[in-house]
Amino acid sequence: MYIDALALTHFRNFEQAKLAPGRQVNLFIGENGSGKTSLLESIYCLGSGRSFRPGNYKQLVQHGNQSFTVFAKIDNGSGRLHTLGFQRDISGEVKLRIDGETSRKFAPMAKLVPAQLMTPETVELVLGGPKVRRQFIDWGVFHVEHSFIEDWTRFSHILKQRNSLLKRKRLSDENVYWDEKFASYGQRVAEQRAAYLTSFEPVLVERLKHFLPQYTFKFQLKWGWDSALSLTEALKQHAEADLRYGHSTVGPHKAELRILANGEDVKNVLSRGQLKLLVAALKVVQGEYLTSKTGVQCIYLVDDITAELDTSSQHKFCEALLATNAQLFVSAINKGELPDIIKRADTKMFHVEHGTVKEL
Ligand SMILES: Nc1ncnc2c1ncn2[C@@H]1O[C@H](COP(=O)(O)OP(=O)(O)OP(=O)(O)O)[C@@H](O)[C@H]1O
Repeated sequence: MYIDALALTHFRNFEQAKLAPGRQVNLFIGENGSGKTSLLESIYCLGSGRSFRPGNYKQLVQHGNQSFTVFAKIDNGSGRLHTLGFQRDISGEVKLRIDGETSRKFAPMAKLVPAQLMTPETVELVLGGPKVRRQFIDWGVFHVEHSFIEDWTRFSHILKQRNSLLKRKRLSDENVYWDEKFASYGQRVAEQRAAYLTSFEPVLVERLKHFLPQYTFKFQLKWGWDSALSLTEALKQHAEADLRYGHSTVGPHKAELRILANGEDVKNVLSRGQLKLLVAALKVVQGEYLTSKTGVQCIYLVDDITAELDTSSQHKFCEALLATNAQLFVSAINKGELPDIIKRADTKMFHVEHGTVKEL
């Protein structure tokens, strides 16, 4: 998909901003604090409904205002045009419009804007806790099979209900009801993740040989319980522990994706720069895989390519990004710091300064 127009109102330090991105590389150039990351963040919001930065949604609203709006015109890649409007006010109320119609759910908008984000913090994908890696897998499953979001959302709701019952530390008929639901939706979530990884892993392992040829990678999905058992059986086995701890000790919310290089956890084998390259490669290849499965192109939002990557890694990463033919949004303090390969004849350059953005 491509974003052909983007307009922001009262978003971070932007009072009003409008731009018409190109369909290949778009560079946001500006000094610290000018608003480059905020532009990437506004696009990310369309695909995920939230920011990638810490803090809450209120901080997205420009100081002194009540709400922000992000508006975009997009082409889904096969010539179908859509208009998207995302508004959120400081009380948390969200208004979504797709093609002029109000949407109560966020998923229809997320489906239209598959965005892969790379920032200096994305290295948390390998250094952080299991939640980040579950999100990585879930992004892939959702964009290949949209119905996944229904099972995932139902499961998250059931998990909350079941945990609040377990907190009471006594059993009733209600527990039986929620256990059945938990087992049924939890099993579905886990199976969809496993099916995705079974098909994605060989592609990923093969592509990683190009990025980090000195290592052999392996990806292991732990389901969140002993996957030789059904979740119903696992719940029975852990019933006592669940009651004792007052929460669900097994289930897909405990899943973990282990990433191994030459048989060991990548964290213990790769240098920080290599981990950064690995994470960048994971994102690029996940986008390529999406396109190979569905024909849909994702967009890539890249904040600060140069952070901790050496020249050869930057080149490899940019080369791979460009080879996807996807629409790229890249931020940098100055043009000179970017690898030459990304400054092509069709690259669109935007100067960002004090909450304004101007095409150069
Ligand atoms: N809600 C808000 N209202 C007004 N200004 C804000 C708000 N939130 C953040 N800002 C300001 O917006 C500015 C732009 O921040 P942003 O992170 O987008 O800059 P940047 O160009 O990416 O900077 P850097 O190069 O340092 O990463 C900052 O000066 C920040 O203080």
